[in-house]
Amino acid sequence: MISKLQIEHVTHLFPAPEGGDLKVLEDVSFDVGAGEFVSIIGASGSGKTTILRIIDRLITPTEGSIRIDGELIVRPGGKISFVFQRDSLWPWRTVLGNAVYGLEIRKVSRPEAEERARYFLDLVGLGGFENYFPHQLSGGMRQRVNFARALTVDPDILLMDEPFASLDAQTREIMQLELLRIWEETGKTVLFVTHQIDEAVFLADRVVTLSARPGSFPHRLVSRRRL
Ligand SMILES: Nc1ncnc2c1ncn2[C@@H]1O[C@H](COP(=O)(O)OP(=O)(O)OP(=O)(O)O)[C@@H](O)[C@H]1O
Repeated sequence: MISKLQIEHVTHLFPAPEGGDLKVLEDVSFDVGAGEFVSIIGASGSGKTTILRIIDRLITPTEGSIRIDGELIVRPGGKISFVFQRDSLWPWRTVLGNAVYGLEIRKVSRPEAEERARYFLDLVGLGGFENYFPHQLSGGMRQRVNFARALTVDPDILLMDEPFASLDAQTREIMQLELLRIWEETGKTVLFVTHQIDEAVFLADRVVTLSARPGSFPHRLVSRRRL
């Protein structure tokens, strides 16, 4: 397996409100192969979101390092897109306006940005909804826009933090299947955080379990999905 992403001996402490430090992660190391779909499961508070934020360099770890394609990552952006637990769309922008955002900040010309955004909106099943505003969409549709926005910048790695947690069971199932279809079509490397073991096992090539805080990886539950 060629490593796309390497998490090496990551330990993280946050300052605790009552003083001192809270150790959230302890010596976490794992690799994710190119094109692999890996799920992370773990109890609430075990540091799942923190590890994604460290990988995206929204947080600098107290110790340890992150490599992509063997290169040390020291600042955010570049090859990674983050899909958050709750949709983070701007209410005053249309679906298309939201989907082009990542390209806008990368200074891609408007016509090219719109063309790419339309392509990914189609891919997530939202062709025809470009001019809708977020409040005119269902929760599942808003998460699709979120997902399209993450894909438009053509990331190598998608970090997904419980992206379907707020959806009802039926929409969640549909979105899981859509995610697998899109993953198979695009070949992205996916790191997917969830509370739910069944979701993790269904989606992923491999599932890693994070122990209760401080999160570490004592067990490695391996699931070989591919139905
Ligand atoms: N900015 C911060 N400052 C201080 N403590 C923080 C900060 N962010 C997270 N924490 C603490 O770190 C621990 C892990 O948080 P994190 O959000 O990574 O957990 P999680 O496994 O994603 O939880 P959940 O499944 O509930 O979303 C928690 O105890 C939380 O209170």
